[in-house]
Amino acid sequence: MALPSSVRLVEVGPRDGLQNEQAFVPTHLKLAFIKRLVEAGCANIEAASFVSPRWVPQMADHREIMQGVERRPGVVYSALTPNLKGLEAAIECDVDEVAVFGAASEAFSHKNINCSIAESLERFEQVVEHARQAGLRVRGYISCVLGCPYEGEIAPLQVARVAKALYQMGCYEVSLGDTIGTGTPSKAKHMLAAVAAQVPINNLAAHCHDTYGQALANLYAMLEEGLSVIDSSVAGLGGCPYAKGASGNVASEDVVYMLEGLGIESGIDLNALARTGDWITKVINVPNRSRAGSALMVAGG
Ligand SMILES: CC(C)(COP(=O)([O-])OP(=O)([O-])OC[C@H]1O[C@@H](n2cnc3c(N)ncnc32)[C@H](O)[C@@H]1OP(=O)([O-])[O-])[C@@H](O)C(=O)NCCC(=O)NCCSC(=O)C[C@@](C)(O)CC(=O)[O-]
Repeated sequence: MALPSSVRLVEVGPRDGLQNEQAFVPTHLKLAFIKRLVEAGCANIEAASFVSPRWVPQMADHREIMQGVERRPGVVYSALTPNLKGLEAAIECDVDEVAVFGAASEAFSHKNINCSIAESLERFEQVVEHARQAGLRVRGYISCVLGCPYEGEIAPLQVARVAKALYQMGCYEVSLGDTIGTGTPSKAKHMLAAVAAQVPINNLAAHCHDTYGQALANLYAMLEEGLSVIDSSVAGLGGCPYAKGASGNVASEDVVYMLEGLGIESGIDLNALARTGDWITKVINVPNRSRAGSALMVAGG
């Protein structure tokens, strides 16, 4: 299949990128981070997570973030909402879009959201219904689509079953998470084919972590299959608190660099993105895991 002419990037740095940081990142820095991402051209920003602060302390300032973020027309500021409590709080804070997050692995589902896959889907149905009544679009995430830290291999048909359930309940897009980055290109293609047999490919997104250095290769393989929405995190920030050893998301700068080389539009200013990655990693004192971003800064930013 021909590669897409444009790709929509969902920048998950402020949420997935920061959620695992042990030292609390002050709210004003999170807000400045989001502003810089928008100035670099990011039009879909996952800004916060309305989860329990006991489970993910870094996201405890979700209300301050969603209420404090400087809105720019045309930019979608979204948040994770695992249940009705999270959804109601997010609506009060004028969120643009929400996301529910499940898993293709029973063990991961229990560790991450404290319930089985079936229970999570029942819970999400209520969230989706209420969100849609409030006029909000809902995204659905599936973790562990290419491997689980507790169960190992995950069958593509199991991923497809969960994706179909999320799509049928009204999620407009299902994001397929390689949570621990164990996927390889042929596995990614097989998994995507199984899912795309149940959910139109235009309603799917890829969310790759780069733990084994396979993320760009996996994304390229999925672009070849017609996928055109990619989640990424500037500077490769991130990791899931409930997936030990999982490193960051694929770096947004690396994705944009690859897309530019392929002649695929993303609407992002790569140099501005690289400067944002450089800035956030310096202010929170973590390594910049973007190869392209680091190279661009050496070359003069
Ligand atoms: C889902 C729950 C809440 C269930 O947690 P639970 O303990 O089963 O929930 P509960 O209903 O029994 O409530 C327990 C306490 O949490 C509170 N609570 C309950 N809900 C909320 C809420 N929404 N916001 C704030 N507080 C909440 C509730 O009020 C209560 O407080 P208490 O009375 O004990 O003081 C919990 O497991 C949780 O918060 N999990 C979040 C885990 C998480 O955020 N993981 C990271 C995001 S997923 C991810 O990173 C993967 C992804 C998406 O990026 C894709 C990939 O890479 O794979």
